[in-house]
Formats: sequence, C-alpha cells, structure tokens
Amino acid sequence: MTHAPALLEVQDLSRSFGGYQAVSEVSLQVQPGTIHAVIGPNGAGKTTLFNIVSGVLPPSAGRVRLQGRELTGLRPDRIARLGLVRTFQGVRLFGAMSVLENVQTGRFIRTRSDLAAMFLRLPFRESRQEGATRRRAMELLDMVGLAGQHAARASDLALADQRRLEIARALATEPRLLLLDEPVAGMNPVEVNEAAQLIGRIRDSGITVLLTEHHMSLVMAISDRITVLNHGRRIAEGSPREVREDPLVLEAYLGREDDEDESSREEVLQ
Ligand SMILES: Nc1ncnc2c1ncn2[C@@H]1O[C@H](COP(=O)(O)OP(=O)(O)OP(=O)(O)O)[C@@H](O)[C@H]1O
Repeated sequence: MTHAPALLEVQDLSRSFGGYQAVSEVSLQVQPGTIHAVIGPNGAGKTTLFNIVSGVLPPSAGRVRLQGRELTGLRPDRIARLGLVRTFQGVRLFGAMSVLENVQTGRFIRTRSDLAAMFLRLPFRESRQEGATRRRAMELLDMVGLAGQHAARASDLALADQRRLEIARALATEPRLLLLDEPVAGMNPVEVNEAAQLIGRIRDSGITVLLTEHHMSLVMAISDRITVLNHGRRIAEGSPREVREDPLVLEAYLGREDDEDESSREEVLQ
C-alpha cells in the first residue's frame, strides 16, 4: 500500500526537564485526512509531545515538519498561520466575550487589525472582510452545535459547550491539522458521543486530527491510527485493532499496579 506524503512528520523528538526524560526519540507520521491518536498511561509524555509540536515548548532534540515545512522552534502563532492549531486540556476561552466573538478571534489570526479592534472594543466598520468572518464564524458554530448560543457569554457555557467552542475557534484559523488535547475529559457519555461525531465530521471536512485522550472507547471507535507512548518512548503504532492486541500496550496499561485509573485499564482490554 502506498501512502500519501505525511502531513505531519515528527522525527526523533526528545525533551528533558532537568535530568528527567519526558519524551525520548519519538517519531511519528500523521497521514492527511486521518484521525490519529496518541495514547499512553499518565505521565507517558503525550502533553509534552503536543506542547512541542504546537510550539509551546522547544524540543531538546529532533524536528517537526508540516507538509515538509520546518516548524521546530517556531512560536505557536506562527505555527497556527502555517496550518497547525491546537486546543488545551484546560479550556482557554475569552470568558467575557460572546461565543461568536471567541470564534472570530480565531479567524483574526490572519487579520490582526480587526483583532485589535475587537479586543479594544473599538467601533470598527463592518467591512466586507468582517462580514465574511462573521458568516464563517456562524457556520462553524452551526457545525459544532452552538449557533443558537452565539450571543451568550463564553464563561456562561457548560463545560462540554466550552470545549465545542474551543474547537470552533481553532477551526476558524483554517487549519490543515487540528490537535485536540483530551477533548472529552469531564464529559458525560452523551456528550462524548456527540464529540465523537463532531471529530468525525471535522475529519470528513478535510481537516486532519491528531488527538490525545484517556477515553479508550472513544479512541478505539474514531481513530484511523494510534501511536502509544510509555515513559516517553513510542512503544507501538497501528490500527485500533493492532494496538489493542499489542502485548506491549497491554503491559503498559496493566503492568502498573499503582495505576488508579481502573477504567482505562479495563477499557483497553475491550
Ligand atoms: N514542565 C515540566 N517540568 C518537569 N517535569 C515535567 C514538566 N512537564 C512534564 N513533566 C514530566 O514529564 C512527564 C510526562 O508528562 P506529560 O504531561 O507529557 O505526560 P502525559 O502523558 O500528558 O500525562 P497525562 O496523561 O497525565 O496528562 C511526567 O513525568 C511529568 O511529570
């Protein structure tokens, strides 16, 4: 089987904190048009990997490329303009702004003067560009199921809706690759199901998704490919079925007697 060139290439990435090696020589390739998950027990290095890929942290060694373009060492806003954007485990919205305005801030990474006007609440003309931005923002709110709440304050939304809004704002930057950091943490089963459908729709709209998540049944249900980390190292990669049956993966989850996360240990066996 021949693969299209990878959209994201992570090559021999390492990161240490003091003497502690949080990520060790991790390589992975994300194919365009896929949902690719990075999983692993607590402390495996998933967030550190995401922080490096999105420019929040520099690596100690290794490189990151998007469509062959070097991202290593670039700042997050520059990386976002090149087409890679992320959400965070803890939701980071502009709480005092409306739902619609939050999505518009994502769009404005390409038009900074409008962004400044909005932050300063300057009366800015409804230019043709601004009108288009607003329409696109409403389309994205519709896609994530929040169009009816566009005028609400972001901080008044329930957690699941805040996560949806964060995704809409990220999509407003028109990414090629969307990184989702634990997108369903704290959600109930109905919300998880809705989030799974949304992530599928995002992939089907042509945006590649790289996500990390502890919710194993979600990961197994929606991922095209899964990379497994343990103690900072890549221990497995493959389809959900291959990963689920990999003895090294089972050992990584089962072999930790001190692991309090019973649910993920049981779920990985499903
Ligand atoms: N800024 C930091 N300073 C020191 N150690 C850190 C720092 N960030 C992460 N670590 C350590 O690196 C290791 C990997 O952490 P990381 O948060 O990347 O794991 P994770 O797989 O995302 O875990 P979780 O699933 O619990 O979020 C952990 O042992 C963590 O304590």
